[in-house]
Amino acid sequence: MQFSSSSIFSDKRVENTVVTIASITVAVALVKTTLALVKSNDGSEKVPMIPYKLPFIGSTFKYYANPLKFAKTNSEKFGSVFRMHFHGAVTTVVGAKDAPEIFNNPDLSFLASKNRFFGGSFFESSGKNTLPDKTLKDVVMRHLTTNLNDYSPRAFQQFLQEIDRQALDEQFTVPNLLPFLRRFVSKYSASAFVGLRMCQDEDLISAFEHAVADIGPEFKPGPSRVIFPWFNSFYTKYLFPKSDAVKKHRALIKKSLSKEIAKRTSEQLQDNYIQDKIEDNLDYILKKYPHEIDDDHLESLTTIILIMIFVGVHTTTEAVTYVMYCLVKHPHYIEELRREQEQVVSNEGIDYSGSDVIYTPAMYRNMVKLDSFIRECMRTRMVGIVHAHTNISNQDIVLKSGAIVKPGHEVFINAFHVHHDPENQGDLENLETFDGFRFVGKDKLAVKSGHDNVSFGMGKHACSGRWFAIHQIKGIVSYFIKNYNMTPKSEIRIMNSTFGNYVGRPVGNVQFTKI
Ligand code: HEM
Repeated sequence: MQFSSSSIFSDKRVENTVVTIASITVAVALVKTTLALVKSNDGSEKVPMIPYKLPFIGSTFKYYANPLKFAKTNSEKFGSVFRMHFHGAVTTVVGAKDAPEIFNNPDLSFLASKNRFFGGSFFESSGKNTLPDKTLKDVVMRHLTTNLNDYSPRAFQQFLQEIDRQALDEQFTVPNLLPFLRRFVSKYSASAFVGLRMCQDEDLISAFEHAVADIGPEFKPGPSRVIFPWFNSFYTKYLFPKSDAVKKHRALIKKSLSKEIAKRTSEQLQDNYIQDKIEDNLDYILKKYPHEIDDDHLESLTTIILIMIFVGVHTTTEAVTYVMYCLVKHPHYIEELRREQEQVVSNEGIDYSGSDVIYTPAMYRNMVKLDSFIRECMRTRMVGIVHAHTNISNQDIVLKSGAIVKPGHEVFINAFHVHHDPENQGDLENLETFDGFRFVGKDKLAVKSGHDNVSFGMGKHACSGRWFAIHQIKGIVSYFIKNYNMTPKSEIRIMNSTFGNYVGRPVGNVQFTKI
């Protein structure tokens, strides 16, 4: 016998049962959330609390309506530490003076917060995990970052190959830089993550390019998931892993991996195979964590590649897009950056007028003005309340401000305050003005994380891919500076501390004209 959903729900008794269960679930959830709020609002601290009117919602919607305005107003009013009702709980937010204490406390975990919000099973398959949890950090820190002298120029060549493939016109207009640049970042990253042959595999590159955009709408939480953490846990545990977009991209990655690993296995049997040479991150993982290539291992490798796409491709695409929009918004920097580049390339004995310069890490190191420009972009972009850390211990953590973080509770970083507080930024002035070269000669490189720069996090868990990310940004931006004039063809709108009240990703039409 077959049931359709309409036939089931036409039965009044079943309908009543469903309504009753749903009502009980909502009631239990409301009680749980209220208890959590009462517990978290224990009044034992002397830390100021941002007033709010609506229970459950608290300040959450007000924050998302304009993160910069919210963070700025409340930093001015309350200073470095305050409490706010955010994401369904009363939570502590710390700014400049207090942020390092959060990053350096081993019981406050960034990853636990990420797992909690996105669900431990966010990317995982149903099979057994065959790789240690530290695999990703290990490959990025111990292999990719230490071999950037090889990886960076090789990845840049893949970028150039993609430029040739696209046969860009002498003059063209891009309505939105993000998808345009995402393709380049995908090829660039794939060459390091999975190697030169796999980065010619269109199916795989499509996953690198589109996985975040396709999965994003399902993974971006709606209001109910944000203000009811219990509903978010339920969603990420039971509903999200079954999403079509996750399944589609996992399947694409797994198929490409399976074909590639079979080819590599047969190549290893040939006489001229060099055993110790590591070709790419995938090769490093296969050699460092050997395992039979069964379904569980392929699924586990697929998970690692998918996470690399999220932590590496998506973040770098957003950052390079942001930097390019800042350049177009402040075109007077372009000529000076071009002059710097010409000097740096010529000093290496390379003809700058040659068509395709291959940038190397040594050249990137000497592009100090571009480095400063990128750091200023990252600084002014940090306007929100971000980087949640969960107390993973069984005891209250009493911060030096007196704020208490209870076990299982979160503390957030006020990134606006960290990057715009004059005391925290030392000798920098006019912090709400964009000053592209303000870091030149100051030992404040874009990759240098610290109390005054948390765009890559800070401390033991700071982003281990930041050197690769900055090389990518420098390479891609340098190419366009060398070869094109870039001008706005509509208003360029950027959410940052120096331009009004726009909220959202940077947008605007950009015209590229070949030099
Ligand atoms: C501009 C681009 C990027 C930004 C803004 C960024 C930002 C971040 C942030 C904020 C964290 C958390 C740090 C903390 O817990 O304190 C992080 C962690 C991490 N990132 Fe990045 N990231 C970028 C690019 C990359 C790339 C290209 C890779 C890989 C090649 C990568 C790999 C990682 C890894 C493995 C971690 C976890 C580190 C750990 O837990 O110890 N990231 N990143």
